[in-house]
Formats: sequence, C-alpha cells, structure tokens
Amino acid sequence: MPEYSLSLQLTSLVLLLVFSGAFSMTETVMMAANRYKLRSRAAAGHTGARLALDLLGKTDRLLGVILLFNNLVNIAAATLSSVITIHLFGEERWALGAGTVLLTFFILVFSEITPKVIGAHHADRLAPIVSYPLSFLLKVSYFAVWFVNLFVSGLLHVLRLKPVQEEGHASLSIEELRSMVLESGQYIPAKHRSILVNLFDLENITVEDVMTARGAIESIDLSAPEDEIRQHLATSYHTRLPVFEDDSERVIGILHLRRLLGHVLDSEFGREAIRELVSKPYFVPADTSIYTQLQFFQENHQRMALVVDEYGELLGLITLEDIIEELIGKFTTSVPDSGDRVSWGEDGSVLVDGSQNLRELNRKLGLKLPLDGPKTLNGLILEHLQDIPEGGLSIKIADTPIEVVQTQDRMVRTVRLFRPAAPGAEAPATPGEA
Ligand SMILES: Nc1ncnc2c1ncn2[C@@H]1O[C@H](COP(=O)(O)OP(=O)(O)OP(=O)(O)O)[C@@H](O)[C@H]1O
Ligand SMILES: [Mg+2]
Repeated sequence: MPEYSLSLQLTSLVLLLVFSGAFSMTETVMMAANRYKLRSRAAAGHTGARLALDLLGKTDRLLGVILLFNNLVNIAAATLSSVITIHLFGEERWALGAGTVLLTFFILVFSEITPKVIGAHHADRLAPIVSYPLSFLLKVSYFAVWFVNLFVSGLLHVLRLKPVQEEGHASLSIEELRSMVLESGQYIPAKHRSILVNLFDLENITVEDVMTARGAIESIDLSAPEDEIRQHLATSYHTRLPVFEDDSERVIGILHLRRLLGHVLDSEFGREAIRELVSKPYFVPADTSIYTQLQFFQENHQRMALVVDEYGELLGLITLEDIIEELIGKFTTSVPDSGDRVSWGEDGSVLVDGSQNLRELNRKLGLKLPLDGPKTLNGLILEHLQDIPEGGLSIKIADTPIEVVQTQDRMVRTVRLFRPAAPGAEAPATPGEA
C-alpha cells in the first residue's frame, strides 16, 4: 500500500477524534449552560442565546443530534483504527487488542474528559456559539434524529418514564430563588442581594412583628389640659399622632402636624380645632403580612396604620417606613431614644424599655427570646409570670436573665437584661441566682 494512504488514514483518525471531542464538549456546554443567563441575553437581542434556548426547549432532539454525530465519529474512528492496525501489523490478535486499548485511551483523554471539563467551565460563554453549528446539524439530520427518537420515546413509554419537560426547568420556587440570589457571588452587589433576600421574607413577617408597640406610641390625649396638649404638640417628634378621647382606649383620629400649621397661624387653636383636623384612623389586623400591608398602603393612599387584635384592641402602629426598613435596613431619622443604640454595657447588662420589640432586641443584642407569642418585652414577661410583677423580680427566659426594674399601670416599664452565658462557659453572677 502506498505511503500516502497510511498518513491519510492517520490524519483522518486524528480529525475524527477532534470531531468527537467537539461533540462531547457541545453536549456538556448545552447541558450546563445557565438558562436564566441565556434568557436574559436572548431578551437583549443576542441571536446565539436565542438559538441555544430554542435547542434547549427540545432536549430529546438536542441530545439526539449531538449523540448521533458523536457516536458516528467514535465508531468510524474505531473502524479506521482497526484498518490502520491491520495495515501496519497484519491481522495479529495482539495488535488488534493493543490498538483497541490505545484508541480507548485517546478517545477518553482527547475526545471525552478534556473537552467536557472545558465545556463545563465555559458553558455560558460557549452555548450561544455552538448553537449555530448545532442548529444547522439538527436541520440536516432532522429525519435521522426523528427516527432514532421514535424508538427512544417508544422505549420510555414501555418503561413508563416521562420525557424531560421544559416547564419543570423553567419555574423556580422561592427557596431556589433565594439560594440562587445568595450564591450569585460577584454578579449581584451584596447590598442588592440582601434587599432581594429580605423581599422574599416580607410574606412571612406580620405587621405586628415590626410595628411600634402601643406603649411607645406618641399620641395626644384630648382630655389633658390644653396647655399640656400645646406643649406636647410643640415638642412632638412624630408627624402623625393618634388622638385619644377621655378613656385613652378609643382613637378618634390621626392628627397630621402639617395640617395643624394653618390653625396655629391664625391662633384659632384648641381642642375643637384638633377634633376637626383629625383624619379617620386606618386599622389593620395584627396578622397582616407586611407584604400585603405594603400593597394596602399603596391602594389606600396611607402611610400609617393602627394595628389591632381580633377584639379591636389597639396593639401598635405601623408606618411605611417600618416596612421599608425591613427591606433596606434602619433609617437614621427614627426617634433618637427609641432604643436604636441598645447594646450591652461593660458589666454585661443593659437597661431597656418594656415596650421594646422582641425581634429588634434579639437582633441588636444577639438574644433568642421567643417570637411566637407576645411581641414586646413587657408582653413576654407578663405572659411568663401570668401576673403583674413587682420591681426587683428576676426571671430567666430563653437563657436570658431578666430583672424587672420598674412597673407602672399594670405594665413593665423598665427592664434590665443580662447577657446570657455562652454555652459551656461559666455562668456569670446574675441576680436572683446563687
Ligand atoms: N405617633 C407615633 N408614635 C410612635 N412612633 C411613631 C409614631 N409615628 C411614627 N412612628 C414610628 O416612627 C418611625 C418612623 O416612621 P415615619 O417616618 O413614618 O414617621 P415620622 O418620622 O413621624 O413621619 P415623617 O417621616 O413622615 O415626618 C416608625 O418606626 C414608626 O412606627
Ligand atoms: Mg420619618
């Protein structure tokens, strides 16, 4: 046999291995490509990405065409390698065996593993590129692929298996979305990431969780002397104040300080003016999710709502700002003494107001006070004791030593919290404990 025919055969074998590698890589690229990235690029007008999405929409055809050609070149390579072996060494058994082992090695290294590793690493970049030749191959081999898939779907049917459905890939649960956001790495800045994650949580947080508790509400009591009311209005920190009548149980309306201004200027100001100025209070049930509340505020053109329990009893108030803070963190415009700077003192204790919100306390002090019951520290202590405590009493809730410092009007006003002992560490001396 002439020399050039051997070199032609060897060159063809190398070419077949290269093609085989290309198909292996393509298979991994298409399977590993991120559909969401492709979708966003396709939406931005990228033709390759759109082709890739089209191909991924028909997984059976896609795999069919890739595997058809991959197997075609692999088998051709095997046949050619036998021809070359016989050419070089005659029909010796050992030579045919050695040729098979050698070819297997080459296919694994150059046509399977290496191309697949490369494909997996650059899947997102390569998918739109390989989609051009793939779409072409799919067109020219349409009938062959269809014919092969006829048998595939027949077999799947016999085995009672369902072919892959595109829909299953397309929809994401909130949990999957959350982990995608958390793992987005450098693609999404950390601040945006935390906003997105918080957004998923809005459904699970109720207005009661984030409201300003009743004990901390700044309000106007119309039964107070007018001087006192005037003084109160002049020093009010807040813009919208609930107005109470007599028994301080019934809110007659919300006073917006800006609306008061006109009256103050024409000095026609007194109880009656306030009564005329208040707007109708807007009530919401305590178990409304803050996501729903956000929509309510929007629909009702409101910024503040009074939170009530199932008996209509006032529990607290919530404003738009309270909800937005859950998304993007605290604003610096909140009341200076609202406990924003709560932190452990040097002696490992801290004085806090009984009206403090448990969620916030847990967050600021790293505590684990239970959140499934009452929302405020006062509520928690009263529930724990089933009684109105005396000042000086000490209890322990969720490993946190708590000392009631001052009670007033059947409420726990001031409380001293002690830092819980770290697990395993020696318990620090706490009041009421030997
Ligand atoms: N009358 C009030 N008494 C107690 N807390 C209030 C009162 N009004 C608002 N808050 C609380 O103050 C925080 C800031 O809310 P927001 O900014 O809506 O009120 P504001 O500062 O009084 O009004 P604005 O910012 O429109 O002037 C929120 O945590 C809210 O619950
Ligand atoms: Mg404000």
